Amino acid sequence: MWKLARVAATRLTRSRRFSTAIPGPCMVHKRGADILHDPWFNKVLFSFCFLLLTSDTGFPLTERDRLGLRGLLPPRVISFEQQYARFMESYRSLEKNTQGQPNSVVSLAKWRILNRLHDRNETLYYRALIDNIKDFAPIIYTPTVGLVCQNYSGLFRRPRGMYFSAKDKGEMMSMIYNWPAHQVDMIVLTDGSRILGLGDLGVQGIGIPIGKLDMYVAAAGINPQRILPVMLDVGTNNQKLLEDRLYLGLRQPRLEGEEYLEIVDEFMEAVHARWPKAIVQFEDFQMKWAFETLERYRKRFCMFNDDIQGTAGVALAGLLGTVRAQGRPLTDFVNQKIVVVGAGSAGLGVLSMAVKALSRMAGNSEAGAGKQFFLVDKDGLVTKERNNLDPAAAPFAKAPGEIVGLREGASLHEVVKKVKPHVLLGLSGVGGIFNEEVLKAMRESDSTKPAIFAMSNPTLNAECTAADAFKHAGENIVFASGSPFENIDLGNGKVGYVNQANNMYLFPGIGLGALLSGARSISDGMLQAAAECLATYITEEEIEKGILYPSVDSIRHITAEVGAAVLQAAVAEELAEGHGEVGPKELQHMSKEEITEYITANMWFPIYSPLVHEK
Ligand SMILES: NC(=O)C1=CN([C@@H]2O[C@H](COP(=O)(O)OP(=O)(O)OC[C@H]3O[C@@H](n4cnc5c(N)ncnc54)[C@H](O)[C@@H]3O)[C@@H](O)[C@H]2O)C=CC1
Ligand SMILES: CC(=O)C(=O)O
Ligand SMILES: [Mg+2]
Repeated sequence: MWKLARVAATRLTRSRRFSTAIPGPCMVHKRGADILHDPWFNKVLFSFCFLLLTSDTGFPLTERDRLGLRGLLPPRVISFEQQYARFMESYRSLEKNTQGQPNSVVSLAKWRILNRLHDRNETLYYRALIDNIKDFAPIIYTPTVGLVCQNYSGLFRRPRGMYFSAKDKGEMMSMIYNWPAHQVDMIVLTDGSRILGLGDLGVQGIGIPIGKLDMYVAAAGINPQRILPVMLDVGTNNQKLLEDRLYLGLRQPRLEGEEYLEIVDEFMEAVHARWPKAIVQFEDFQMKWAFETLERYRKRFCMFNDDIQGTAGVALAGLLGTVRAQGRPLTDFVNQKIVVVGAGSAGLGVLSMAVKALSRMAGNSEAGAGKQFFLVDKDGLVTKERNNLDPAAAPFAKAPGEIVGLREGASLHEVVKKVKPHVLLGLSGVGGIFNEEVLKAMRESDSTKPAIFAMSNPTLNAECTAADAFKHAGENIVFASGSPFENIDLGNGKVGYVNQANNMYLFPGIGLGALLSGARSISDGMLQAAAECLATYITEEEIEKGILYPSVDSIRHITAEVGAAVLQAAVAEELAEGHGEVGPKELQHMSKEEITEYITANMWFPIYSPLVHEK
C-alpha cells in the first residue's frame, strides 16, 4: 500500500475548451417565454457592459421557430464562445471597478454576478466555473461562501434547493416529490449547526450545500439537473438570528435528542424512497450529530460525512506528503509527532484515519498506534485525567505521566515547546491561535521541514496566516490552509508555497465513485482508496517545492482519479451494484484504465444542446 507510483496518465487539460463535437439534442417540454425563464434551457446572456445592459442570445433562428421564440428575442445571434467572452469581460471589469474596496465588498460583488448568471443561464455559469475554477472557487466556496451564509437573508433572491423543517414532520415523504427533477444523484445536507468556523447559522447555512454541489458539478461533472442542496431546519440556538426580523428560518431553539433524530430519519427515508441510489453527503453538522448520524446511517444508506471522512483523507494525504517532503520513506510516518488542535468532528476524524493508516503500516497491529499524536482542544492538552472526557476523544487522550512535563490542560504553546512536533495541524475554528509564540516554538521542531496546517475556514478562522507561518516558524516549513492564501515571496527569488488542504480534493471523487459504482454504502476501504489516490498524485519534484496538493486548476483530473479509485475499491469489496446500464459484472471486468475512462466519460460538461420540443 501507499505505493508512490508517478501518476502516468497525462493530466486533462484544464477544460475541454470549446469542443467542435456536435452535441446531442435535449428534449424540452416547454415552449416560448417559459424556456427563456428556465435557466437550464435558457441561452440568453444578460450582462452589464460599459454600463449598458445587453442581452446576447444563443438561440439559432431554426430553434426559435421550433420553440415559438421568434419575436421574443432581438434578432442577433451570438455563439456560446462569444457569450462566454462577454461574461468574462464584465466579470473582469467588475474586478477593475472594485479595486481598492474592502475584500468583503469585492467578494460579495463577485458572488452576486456569478449567482445572477446561475439564475439565468446555468450552462454558461457552469462553463465559466469550470474554466476559471481557481479564481471562482474562493467565491462560490470557501471563504466567500461563509460571508454569503452570514448575510443570506439579505442576499436571498430566489430559492435554490429544498428546505425540510421541524414543522414538516410527517410530510416529508410527499414533500420530496415536490422537487421537479426526475432523478437526483447527489444531495448535500446540512442542519446549519456548525457552518465552517462560523458556528450556528441556522437556515442561512444552505449556502454550504449549494457551494459544495457547485464544486460537485465543476470537479466531478455531476449533472446540475441531478443535484439537490438540502437544509434541515430544526431551529437555531443563535440568539442573534432568533431576534433578527429578517431571519428566514424557524424561530425556535434547536430540536434535541429523539425529536431531532426523528426529523433526520424521516428525511433519509423519504430520499431513499424516491431516489434509492442518491448519495447523501452530510455537511457542517455540530459534532455530536455528525458522529451519531454517521454511525446511524452509514450501513443503511449510501452516505458519508464530509467533515469527518473527507477531511480525514485530505489531511492524511498531506501528512504523508510531509513525510516525503522531509526526504523520508513513508514508513517513517510512524515516527512523526503530530499535534492536532481541535477535538471536533474534523480533528477526531483525522486522528482516527491516521491511526488506521499507522496500524496498516505496522501490519494491522493497533498496539501503540497513535502514541505520537497529541490532541489539544479549547481546554488545552487532552489527557485521560480530563473531567467529562468525550468518549470520541478518549482514544487519543494521553495517559497521566505519558509525557513528562506536560499536565492535563497544558497550553498549546507548552505542548509545542515540549513535544517539538513534526506537524502542527489546526481544525479548531479559532482564527490566530497559532500565534507568534506558538509558531516560533515550531522552530525547535524535531523535523528538518516542519509542517503547519491551518485548516480552519473561512480565512479569518484560519489558525494562522501563511505570511505569519513563514515569518515566525521559518522559511523551511511546509504550509497548508483550508482557505486559499497567496504564495509568499520570501525574497531572493524564493517562494513559500501555500497549499490548500481542503476536503474539496476528495468529496467530489468520493461521491462520483460511489455513484458510478452503485455502491450500497461507502466503506472505510473506499475512503482509504480515495486518500491513497490523493497522496500518490503529487510528484517528487512537486514535493520538493513544498507542494502537497494539486493545483485547484486540475481538480477535474484528480477527481476522476479519486472517483476511479473509489469505484475500484467498491468493486473489490463487492459493494458495487452498478449504475444505469453498466452492471456489477461489467464493472468487475474493467481494468483500472477502463474504469478511469468510464468515470471520465460520465462527467457532465456544459455545452448548448439543440433543444427539441417534446410533444
Ligand atoms: N480544511 C478543511 O477541509 C476542513 C476544515 N474544517 C474546519 O475545521 C474547523 C472545526 O470543524 P469541526 O471539527 O467540525 O468543529 P467542532 O466544533 O466539532 O470542533 C471544534 C474543536 O475546536 C476546539 N477548540 C475551540 N477553541 C479552541 C482553542 N482556543 N484552542 C484549541 N481548540 C479549540 C473545540 O474544543 C472543539 O474540539 C472549522 O473551522 C471548519 O471550517 C472542517 C472540515 C474540513
Ligand atoms: C471545508 C469544510 O467542509 C468546512 O470547513 O467545514
Ligand atoms: Mg464542512
